[in-house]
Amino acid sequence: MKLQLALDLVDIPGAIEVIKEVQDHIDIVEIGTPVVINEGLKAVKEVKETFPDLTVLADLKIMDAAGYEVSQASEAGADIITILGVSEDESIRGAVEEAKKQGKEILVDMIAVKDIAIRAKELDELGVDYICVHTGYDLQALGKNSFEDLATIKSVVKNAKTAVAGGIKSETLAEVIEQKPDLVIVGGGITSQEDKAATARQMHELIKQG
Ligand SMILES: O=C(CO)[C@H](O)[C@H](O)COP(=O)(O)O
Repeated sequence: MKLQLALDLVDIPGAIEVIKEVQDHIDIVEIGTPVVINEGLKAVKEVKETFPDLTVLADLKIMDAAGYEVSQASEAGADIITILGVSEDESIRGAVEEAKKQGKEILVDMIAVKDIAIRAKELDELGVDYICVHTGYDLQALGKNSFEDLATIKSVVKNAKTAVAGGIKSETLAEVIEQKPDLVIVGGGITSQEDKAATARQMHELIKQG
């Protein structure tokens, strides 16, 4: 089980500053969608150049022109690139094909997918690397989480790694770990803390033990 830190509400210098604090306690750093929208793939490039040994995920949430988008993110230095599970199968195939060519991985974000079980099974057969259940900020605000959806994908996915994201905090981490996803994604649960390094270290320890 691995820990991914999601950076959403920072600019490039802000991202670099946070990563410096927590780099010893995370496995993957995510350049979040708002950062990519605000700063472009330059954010991915600068983070990868500054931390060449860290696995960098570009949360592009691709929906179309997937092969092209994956090639651009790969060129910028991303190791893992995200696509939306609601995308056409043709887009998923394009993303997987290009990622394989570049030696990168594809994480599918299941946000807004209505039938998680059916779509997860289809995506697994399309050869994606990770399938991630995700409660985005707009549904987190209504008190929702993805813990049941994680159980659903764990029961149908045979090949891909499983991941979970959306509002995970120190208090809810044990519940997540119990289900043994391959990847736990935490944003605000670390970045909103005064002592980010200590929080990341504690979470990482529990995840490594889990
Ligand atoms: O992809 C995202 C929002 O669309 C976030 O990166 C993801 O939800 C993790 O952040 P948090 O733990 O703060 O919810």
